[in-house]
Amino acid sequence: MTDTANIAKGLEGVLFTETKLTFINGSEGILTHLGIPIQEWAEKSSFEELSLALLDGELPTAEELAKFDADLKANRAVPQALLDVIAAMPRGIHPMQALRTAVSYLGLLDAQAEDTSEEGRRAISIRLIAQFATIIAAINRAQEGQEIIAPRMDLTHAGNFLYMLTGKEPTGEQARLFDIALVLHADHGMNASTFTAIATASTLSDMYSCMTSAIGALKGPLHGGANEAVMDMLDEVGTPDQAGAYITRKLDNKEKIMGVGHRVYKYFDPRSRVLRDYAEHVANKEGKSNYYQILETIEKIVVDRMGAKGIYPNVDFYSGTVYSDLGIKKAYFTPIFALARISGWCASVIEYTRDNRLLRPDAVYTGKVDQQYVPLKDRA
Ligand SMILES: CC(=O)SCCNC(=O)CCNC(=O)[C@H](O)C(C)(C)COP(=O)(O)OP(=O)(O)OC[C@H]1O[C@@H](n2cnc3c(N)ncnc32)[C@H](O)[C@@H]1OP(=O)(O)O
Ligand SMILES: O=C([O-])CC(=O)C(=O)O
Repeated sequence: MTDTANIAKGLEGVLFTETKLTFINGSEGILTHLGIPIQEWAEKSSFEELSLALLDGELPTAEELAKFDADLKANRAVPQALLDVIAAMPRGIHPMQALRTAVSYLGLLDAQAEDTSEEGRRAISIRLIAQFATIIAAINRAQEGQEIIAPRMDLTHAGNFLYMLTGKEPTGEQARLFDIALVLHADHGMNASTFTAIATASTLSDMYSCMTSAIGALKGPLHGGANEAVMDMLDEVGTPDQAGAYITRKLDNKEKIMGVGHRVYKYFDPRSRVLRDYAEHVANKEGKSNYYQILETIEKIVVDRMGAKGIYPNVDFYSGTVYSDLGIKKAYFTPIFALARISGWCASVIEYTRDNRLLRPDAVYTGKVDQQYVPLKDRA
């Protein structure tokens, strides 16, 4: 007899570890890191500071932050051998495929890659946080047939990334807006990609294997890939006057709307509120873009019709319009998610492996029993 009644499909609500990093209250739309609300991190902090706070589990002193910032800068450049691989990648691939391969290859070039001590994992984390920016920008340049741009040491992590991506130094406002987007995406509890990183780490595998696994998990449209899928949806809608009919038709047909719904949030994802405010700020300053107007209409209809079911905009709903206003192409939205989430992945792996236990859930067997092996020649 098999008992399928107790299966937690999708591991929903299953508790498998403790964490001191991130807390989420899904019914009220609350998110905190180290007990501090995400809105405060976004308003008062920086990606560099949040990354260090996550790695160390506490707010850094000014001296610790200055050292971390200097370490990140010192690690911005990647080996030429990796840039050669990026330049030789086939054109037209998705940048998430390229990122997955590049991070795996970077592991081959790191003599300390197999160091799974806590100090080793932390040192690799600093390199990875710094180098994800250089790698993603290099992929973009190579795929566009443009020269790869070397990092600058006088810019923030966010500002330097935009510079390496576009070749132009961003304005202070652009760099700060992008920094806020990175802060908002840096960590989010036991989401699918962090869980994947931890599952790999739980076998005592190395950081590059953990991060390569996590990139693969983030890529899918039910997770990090949704920000690009939202943009596909906006392009499909076309003009704001089409938005109402488009979304009503989708909901009537019980089709999924990208960028809404969440496993944990049954109310507004607080990150989507911060991003909406920035998207609105840009819209008011520079005139409402089609994208922003379409999202406004979709949000209203989804909340009216699906709010009672707990379906609200998630972080991926507005992020793409913000990136698009910064001149970034939609294929790079999910790599940008990875650029931010690398901090949460690394911090979570370090936290979990301090008291490691192999992750190995179970399944209820519902297949045949008492069968005999039939030789190939006797099979129908
Ligand atoms: C950074 C992130 O990863 S945030 C999430 C990004 N992903 C997306 O935006 C993709 C769109 N959203 C989804 O696919 C889902 O909401 C998920 C995968 C994120 C979470 O889904 P789950 O927790 O597994 O919820 P589940 O799929 O069981 O849905 C529950 C109900 O809500 C409905 N629902 C959930 N999401 C949506 C949606 N996006 N559009 C329409 N209906 C939805 C389901 O159809 C289901 O309805 P039913 O009870 O009538 O069958
Ligand atoms: O927590 C989740 O399941 C998905 C999410 O919002 C994130 O990873 O940022």
